[in-house]
Amino acid sequence: MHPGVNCISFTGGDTGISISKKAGMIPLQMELGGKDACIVLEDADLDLVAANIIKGGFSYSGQRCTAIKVVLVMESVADALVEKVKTRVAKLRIGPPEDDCDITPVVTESSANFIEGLVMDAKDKGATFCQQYKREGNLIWPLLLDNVRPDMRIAWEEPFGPILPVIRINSVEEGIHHCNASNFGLQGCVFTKDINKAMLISDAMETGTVQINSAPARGPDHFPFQGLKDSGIGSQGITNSIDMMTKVKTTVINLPSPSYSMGSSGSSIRSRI
Ligand SMILES: NC(=O)C1=CN([C@@H]2O[C@H](COP(=O)(O)OP(=O)(O)OC[C@H]3O[C@@H](n4cnc5c(N)ncnc54)[C@H](OP(=O)(O)O)[C@@H]3O)[C@@H](O)[C@H]2O)C=CC1
Ligand SMILES: O=C(O)[C@H](O)COP(=O)(O)O
Repeated sequence: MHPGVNCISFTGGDTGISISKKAGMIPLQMELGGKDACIVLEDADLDLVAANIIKGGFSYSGQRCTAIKVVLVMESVADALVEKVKTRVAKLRIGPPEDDCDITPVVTESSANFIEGLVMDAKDKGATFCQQYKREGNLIWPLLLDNVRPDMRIAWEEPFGPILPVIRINSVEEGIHHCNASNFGLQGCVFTKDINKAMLISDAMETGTVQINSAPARGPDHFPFQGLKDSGIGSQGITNSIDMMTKVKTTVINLPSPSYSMGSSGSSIRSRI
């Protein structure tokens, strides 16, 4: 580490983990990857959920740390939700950013190849393709994968592209368990009309932030923004970032006569001596 470096604030993926391993005693602020879960309960407003899945899962072609990266939906409402999302996916415009399209090429060819690897793994293991998989160069068509199971890579890995897995759950506990079994812990969201249940689920989710009835998002800059586990170290936000980049220094002036820092015990120690 260069001796001039006295603090590192980094945003990115695995690079951040390798930097943190080399950083030694340098203070760190790491905002890294995510596998943000969207937990959907039976009483959720499914139109609201579908709209948020499109916004949360497919905006910037899924290339946001805070994108929804796995949907955990109660089996009893899964068919209805998947149909609603499918209808909205069909309306997304796919093409170059110059044409103001919704889904545009992902950032690099290696990223597109990585995403394709996740899709092929899901195909081999029996996921249901809600759309036909299509790719031209780095442009990947939006794809919803239903009936994803925990043995598929897409259940755990971050595609950083327009591919969204749906895992059907039979209990809220199953959803929380999947969320917490992830290496990541950036954000998550829960959809339900029961605010008490939502708060309990939020408390149980091991993520830096939980959005209730909306897609994950960083939020305004004065909000704290942090990830747990492999998603980060520390917290961003105006005051948090200033604090992180500030060193605390204490100077104590000791007066010739007994002072507070020596405490009343100071004089009693002397008198005992
Ligand atoms: N939590 C958060 O706030 C956010 C996290 N992310 C996460 O970022 C990832 C995607 O971004 P991606 O660009 O692929 O991430 P990377 O970790 O691959 O790269 C991030 C940045 O690090 C730079 N970099 C690469 N190697 C080194 C190195 N050895 N030393 C110093 N800098 C280096 C890269 O520069 P160069 O391009 O020149 O190689 C790039 O600018 C995803 O995991 C995503 O979730 C994304 C947005 C926000
Ligand atoms: O830019 C960032 O730091 C992250 O991608 C989160 O931002 P967003 O949730 O506003 O997209």
